[in-house]
Amino acid sequence: MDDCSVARRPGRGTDGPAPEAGAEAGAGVDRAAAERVSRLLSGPSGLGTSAARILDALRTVPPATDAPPLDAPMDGAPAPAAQDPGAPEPDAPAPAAPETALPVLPTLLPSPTRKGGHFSPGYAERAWGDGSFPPLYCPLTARIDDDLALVVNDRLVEWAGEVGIYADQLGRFRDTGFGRLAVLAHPETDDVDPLLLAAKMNAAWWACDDYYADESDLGAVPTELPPRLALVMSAMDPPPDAGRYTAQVEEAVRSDPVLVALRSATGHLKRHAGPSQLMRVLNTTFQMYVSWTAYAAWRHLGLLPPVWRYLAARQHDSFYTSMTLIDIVGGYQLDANLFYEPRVHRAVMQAGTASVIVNDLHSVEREAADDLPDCNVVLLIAEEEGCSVEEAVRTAVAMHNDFVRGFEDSQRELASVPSAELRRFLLGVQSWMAGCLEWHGASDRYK
Ligand SMILES: CC(C)=CCC/C(C)=C(/C)COP(=O)(O)OP(=O)(O)O
Repeated sequence: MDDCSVARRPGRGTDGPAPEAGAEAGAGVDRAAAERVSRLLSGPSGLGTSAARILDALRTVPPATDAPPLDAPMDGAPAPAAQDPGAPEPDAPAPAAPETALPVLPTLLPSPTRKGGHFSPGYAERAWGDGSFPPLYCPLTARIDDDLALVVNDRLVEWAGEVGIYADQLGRFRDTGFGRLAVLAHPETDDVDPLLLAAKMNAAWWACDDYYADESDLGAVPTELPPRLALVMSAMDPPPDAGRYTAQVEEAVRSDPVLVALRSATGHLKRHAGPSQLMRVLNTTFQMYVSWTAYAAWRHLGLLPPVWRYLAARQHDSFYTSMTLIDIVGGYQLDANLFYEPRVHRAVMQAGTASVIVNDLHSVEREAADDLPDCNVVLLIAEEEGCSVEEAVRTAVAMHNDFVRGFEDSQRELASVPSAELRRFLLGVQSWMAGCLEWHGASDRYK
């Protein structure tokens, strides 16, 4: 574990990522891509062939920075903030229409009271915290509907009472507002049931994190974490019947509110998700747990990991997990081969990492306060650089902004892929980042 000791190392650069090879290919590439897509879409048809053609297009179209706009205006709304890959470009030539017309998504101005739908209010530098730190470059929040949030949150608290999580602190749980997070992060729908699904899944993930990983007061013990997480997998994805041994597993699941919550939320998920969507959520959850075991080892041994090592773990323990719900909550399906296509995967990882840095920025005090302090990127940077927490916050903000700009570039690049579901999904990811920042700034959890 030598590499876990804190070693002084040069500061992270804050410049944006180097441009992709071929990124300057521009509009010519788009035209070529549109022609290719048109050809592909007019080829043979049949089950699975359209997803295969889209993947083929993805494989062969080089990245382009001037990809067609993600959305086109449908209601004559003026163009939103610059640099928004979701924004219409007034002078841009209309992209060549493929034989099969793709539905366009409206780009609308931000409206805090807007009802559910697909819209991009754009990206901006957003003040956060007490406003004394540099702003976070982040998408704007597409919908703030606190009446709907109240309905979802009330239903969530009722459910928490049934499954037994946070039993002696339901008031605090209510004020945390995971229901509000779901409504902010999923502006695609006003439908309470899928929003409640997102609220339950996130609350159950967080309960698992609080009870098993982070909060000593709630019984989190580093050495107990790995076997507990192994049981979570069986609660969410029951293995084939092993007779009386399975009966013992079921008894253990019933007796632990965290497991009951995860089992129940997964049951709700199964009502909305297709098989590949379900397994995407489950496998991402289990993948995230590998990082949790790393943190547990560091806590147990009293070691602080170097920043690079923490970040490498945190990038697999991020709101990427929450983002796996986007199409499920939205009521459509992003094909598994598109979800896992490397450039799409990287884009969602960029967004998940940015959002989880937002979490670390808001929870510095909370995490420093535990008897066994949790890893936090700000605290680790301060330790490693020997700098003040304020300086470390600035470094983390710069890192966040690089990830968001990286996502924005990826979103622009992927806009030329002929898949309405993909554009919709990436818009959902954009919305998730926005809602996440909005929520962290208001939730009682971080006060
Ligand atoms: C919602 C979800 C996937 C939660 C699991 C872990 C995660 C991505 C977190 C944000 C939890 O991280 P952390 O423990 O730092 O969060 P808090 O500061 O305790 O809210």
